[in-house]
Amino acid sequence: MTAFERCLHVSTYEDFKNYSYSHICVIECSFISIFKFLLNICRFLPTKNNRRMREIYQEIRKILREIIGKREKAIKDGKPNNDDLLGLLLESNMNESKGNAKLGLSTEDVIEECKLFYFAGMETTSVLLTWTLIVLSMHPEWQERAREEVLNHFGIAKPDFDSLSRLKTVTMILYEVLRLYPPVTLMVRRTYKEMELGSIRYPAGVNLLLPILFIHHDPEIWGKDASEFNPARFADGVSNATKHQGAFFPFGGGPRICIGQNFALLEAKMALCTILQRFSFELSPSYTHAPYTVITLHPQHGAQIRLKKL
Ligand code: HEM
Repeated sequence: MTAFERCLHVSTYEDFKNYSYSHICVIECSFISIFKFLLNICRFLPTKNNRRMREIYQEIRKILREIIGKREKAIKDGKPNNDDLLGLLLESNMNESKGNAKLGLSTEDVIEECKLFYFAGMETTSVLLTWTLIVLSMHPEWQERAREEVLNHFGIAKPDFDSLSRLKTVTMILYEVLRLYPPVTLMVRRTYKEMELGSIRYPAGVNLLLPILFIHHDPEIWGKDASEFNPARFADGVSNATKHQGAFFPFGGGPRICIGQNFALLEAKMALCTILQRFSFELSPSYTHAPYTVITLHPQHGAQIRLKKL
């Protein structure tokens, strides 16, 4: 999580602490609120949860506005910090707009970008890593194979970017985890004009639900062992894992495909390698396998894992 936040825009520990805490709170409150909305309870009533959500919403905007203000001042003072996403965004925006506020992104736009990247990128990657540790605890033979590969490549040294992309077994494992436990379980698309899909004609404005989780588990697509953990199915890459092209889409697809997919895989590989280099792990007897969805797919009762130093 810290790595992700550092790459995005949180430069100091204090910023990180306040921002991270507020974000988690607003996400939790949002979930409660979304479900209430679905149950036809109006989100705009002055309920305790709605009031708290609005407070946190304002708090996040205040924190972000301060971070952005500091960064803009630093750029104006000739001390830009462009080794993270926010720095790059602000610098390119200032160059584009050349002081004309009507051109480029407004501060509100930048705040929304920060929120989107944080929400889209933090939770998803964290649950991917969580499921990977759970599944590798359930399948010690794959854990051992992954460790062997990592130790062969890096020993106990820090993994480097180029070698991470050459890890075959680790990549197969992450794909298989993304197939069985996709952090985002469904996507929605809306027809913007009348169109034919397959043999069905849809008018404009129809919402189509793409159930990633169900498609990833469909035995007609993946074979009889569809619900089993078998990273070997990805041995020849994603396109050869099944003859149904497009059936593996944990990051969505088309023009709006996840912009952070490479970053997420890199981050997950880095974290997994670091753990495999130092620890072996197994499930604690208190672990109960219960995947459930609250926007992302979580282990309902947590992931109790016992780490043993190597
Ligand atoms: C395992 C990790 C991740 C998963 C499974 C995931 C999955 C997804 C999915 C399914 C979508 C919707 C794509 C579509 O509509 O076709 C999406 C969109 C998006 N993701 Fe990710 N994501 C992950 C990590 C990240 C990270 C690390 C970032 C940022 C660094 C990120 C940023 C975004 C953004 C900004 C969008 C919206 C793109 C748009 O609408 O144009 N994601 N992601």
